[in-house]
Amino acid sequence: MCGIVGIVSTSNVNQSLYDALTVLQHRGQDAAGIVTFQDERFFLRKDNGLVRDVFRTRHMRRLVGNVGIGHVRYPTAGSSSSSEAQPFYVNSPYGITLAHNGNLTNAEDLSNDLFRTDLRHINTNSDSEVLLNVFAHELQKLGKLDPTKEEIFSAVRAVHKRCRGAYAVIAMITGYGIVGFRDPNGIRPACYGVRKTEDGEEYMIASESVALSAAGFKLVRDIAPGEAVYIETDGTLYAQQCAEDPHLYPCVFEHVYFARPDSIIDQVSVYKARLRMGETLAEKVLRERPDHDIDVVMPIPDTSRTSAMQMAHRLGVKFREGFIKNRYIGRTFIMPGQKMRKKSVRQKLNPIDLEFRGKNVMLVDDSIVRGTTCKEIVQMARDAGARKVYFASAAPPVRYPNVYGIDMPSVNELIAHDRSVDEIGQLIGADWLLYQDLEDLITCVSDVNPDIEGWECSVFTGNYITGDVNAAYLNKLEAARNDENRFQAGGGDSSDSSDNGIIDLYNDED
Ligand SMILES: O=P(O)(O)OC[C@H]1O[C@H](OP(=O)(O)OP(=O)(O)O)[C@H](O)[C@@H]1O
Ligand SMILES: NC(=O)CC[C@H](N)C(=O)O
Ligand SMILES: [Mg+2]
Repeated sequence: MCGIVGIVSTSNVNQSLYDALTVLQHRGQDAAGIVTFQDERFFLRKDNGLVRDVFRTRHMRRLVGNVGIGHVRYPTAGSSSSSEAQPFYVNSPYGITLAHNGNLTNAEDLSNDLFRTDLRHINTNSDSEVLLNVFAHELQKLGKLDPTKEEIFSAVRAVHKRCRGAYAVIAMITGYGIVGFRDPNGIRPACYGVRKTEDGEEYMIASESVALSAAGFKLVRDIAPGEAVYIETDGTLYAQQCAEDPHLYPCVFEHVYFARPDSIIDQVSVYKARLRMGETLAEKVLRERPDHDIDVVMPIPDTSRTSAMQMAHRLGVKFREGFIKNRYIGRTFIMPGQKMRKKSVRQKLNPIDLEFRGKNVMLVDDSIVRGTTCKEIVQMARDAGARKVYFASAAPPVRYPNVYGIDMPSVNELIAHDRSVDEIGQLIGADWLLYQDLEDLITCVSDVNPDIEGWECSVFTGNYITGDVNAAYLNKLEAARNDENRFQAGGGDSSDSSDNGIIDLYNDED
């Protein structure tokens, strides 16, 4: 799940982009990039690493200009090489750069078409480079020296016709402005906001509303599925629906795990959704074991805090912080490679023994995916002296791969795949394992926005709403991206493949 941002400002935009990326860091820890333009030239800095490590003062000084876009990356295609960090650049037409959150499900076909029919060369395995070239080709076809808003919207219309899968995109066209758009199902989030200054109005497009509010922008609204919002360099904004048959099916996993709780996505407050998830979990406890013997409810920090708190409240039992999170370790689920993820759980979470001794503890996590976290945590709770260790997941069992921008490519890596809840409970060593029901999860995020027709829930159901995901595609994805093959291919992990980028087209430089 990457984070994207674009700003049209009345003064230098570099610091606001940097700040926004820092606020979106939870969406991608692998690489970060910013591109700005001034006097018809782009200025780009991108590399592997966290925002604070990628941009030094010397880079920031050179990122000049009032318009720019930025990206934090969590790869779902290609490798973790710095050459696949975003934004991507293409020189023709006009000079376009692009930042993408999501995943195209027909990237391979598109890549072939781009080469054979459109005579374009793709230099990486990133689906985002493909997306940029489709957009560029469609704009070029119109053959205009000065593109108008109609031409830009028409190119987005053509992107919707050719691309399948999930994409929230911000592209910057040299000398003209930035355009943000969402796929026709609105799977990945994007919104925009305005900031009033003495010199005029400034606009920001971003993955999550928290990036806007943190920088003093007021949320105007979400970009609708299929819609494009084009902001010219002078701050004039145009919006147009560019899809023939748009429907809003946002990704429910944003509310479970990805988004920050202080964001509002498609009018739904992530925080409120997580509170409700805690409540429905508590109700399930009361349904299944009305005479339960839970002494204390504990979150597995960070994301499950909100749900665990509300679950304890609803059950009327103590809420305690039994695990303390090392604030210098990032999110473990979005780390590349199982070895690194496993090691990080222990580095990240440490128990306070006295909260466990002799107690029946209910540990709450937002989700169980590979089971890396819960296996370690249950053992840690036992070692700390817990009498019984119960475990609750605020999401239903994750049984199917994700193809829309979450890196869960391989069914065999999912602990719940082909296993019953009892089997999973035994595997993680819990005395009782409880999962949220899917209907309850849907209730937690519904009733706010009538435009939401349904939710993208494929990791729980195996139903892929774009209708183009078949067994052959999933097998290919699994073969290319399961942990083992990815690392054998040599391009998978930014932590151990620091050489990958330096002979690519994009050469890293300090
Ligand atoms: O079953 P697993 O494969 O371990 O994945 C699920 C865990 O990973 C995530 O935590 P993460 O550390 O990424 O982020 P957080 O600090 O926001 O909870 C999520 O919140 C679960 O704790
Ligand atoms: N998580 C994402 O949104 C990834 C974007 C894109 N598919 C990449 O791998 O860079
Ligand atoms: Mg977690």
